[in-house]
Amino acid sequence: MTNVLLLGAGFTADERARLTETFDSVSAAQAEDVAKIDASTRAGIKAVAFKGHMPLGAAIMDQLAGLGVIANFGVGYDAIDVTAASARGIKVTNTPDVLNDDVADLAVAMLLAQSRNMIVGDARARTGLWAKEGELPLNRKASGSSVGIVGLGRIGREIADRLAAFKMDIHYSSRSEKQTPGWTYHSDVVSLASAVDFLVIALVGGAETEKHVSAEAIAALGPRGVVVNISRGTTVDEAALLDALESGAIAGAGLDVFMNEPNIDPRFAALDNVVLQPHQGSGTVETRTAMAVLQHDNIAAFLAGQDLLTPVN
Ligand SMILES: O=CC(=O)O
Repeated sequence: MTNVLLLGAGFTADERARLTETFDSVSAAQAEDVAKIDASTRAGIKAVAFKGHMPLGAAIMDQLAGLGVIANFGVGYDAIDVTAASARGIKVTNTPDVLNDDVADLAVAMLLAQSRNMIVGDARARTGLWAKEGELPLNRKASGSSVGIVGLGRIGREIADRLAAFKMDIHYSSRSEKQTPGWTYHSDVVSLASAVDFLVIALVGGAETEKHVSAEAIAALGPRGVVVNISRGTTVDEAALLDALESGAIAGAGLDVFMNEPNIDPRFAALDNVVLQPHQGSGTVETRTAMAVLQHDNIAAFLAGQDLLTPVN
């Protein structure tokens, strides 16, 4: 009997096959497609394999009377209304840890690309501008500078460890001070931003962290400042960030996440002081495979009545 719903348009063929080869499943690309599944099939669904960032709230849960688990593909589960799930006795799982290295790698890559002006440099080498205009204007030294990590969770920690190897002076803000000798704790993000040149955002998403990196924090970063965001577009005041990038109030940004993905604000494309990525922090073959396995295994554990591997609630 069909008992798993694949919800979301973004599953790759391999990810889909991993689920459909084990489970008797049905698919819905969009939220509104759930209602189109016939009622008796819907009543049998015990698990949702979810991939994407569409809101998954009470309205969908209430169409699936037998639902017991939502297994999210991704560490961030801000799209899922966990409170509504808990109130209905529905478990939520995510895919933590397996993606920490890749997301941290991309944060460092964007920081370096931005400080060394690599996007503009690439265009100069590629287009013949090098022969016409000569060398690139001198750019910024990254090694040995100061960095502020906003959110020293699992991913923030990986980023800080990498940047420490670049001889950077590590500052961070977090809910609480950590045991990290030599690193400087700031209890608020404005103080953190005013102490550093690079500000790397590694927060969880959701209402609690909305616009945590405020207009005031961006202003405090100053004209040498670079923002790197690999968390969620919601964690930064995006309008204030765009204003600061356009006016030169900060030097630049490296961004993997935005408001309104994938239709991002066109003002970003007009800037030459940013490196932009299409939310691909965990997007390697190795890590996406590990995430797919973890999502699959959480569902298998639930259906077998075993403990979930990576529960959220
Ligand atoms: O954004 C990606 C994730 O939350 O895993």
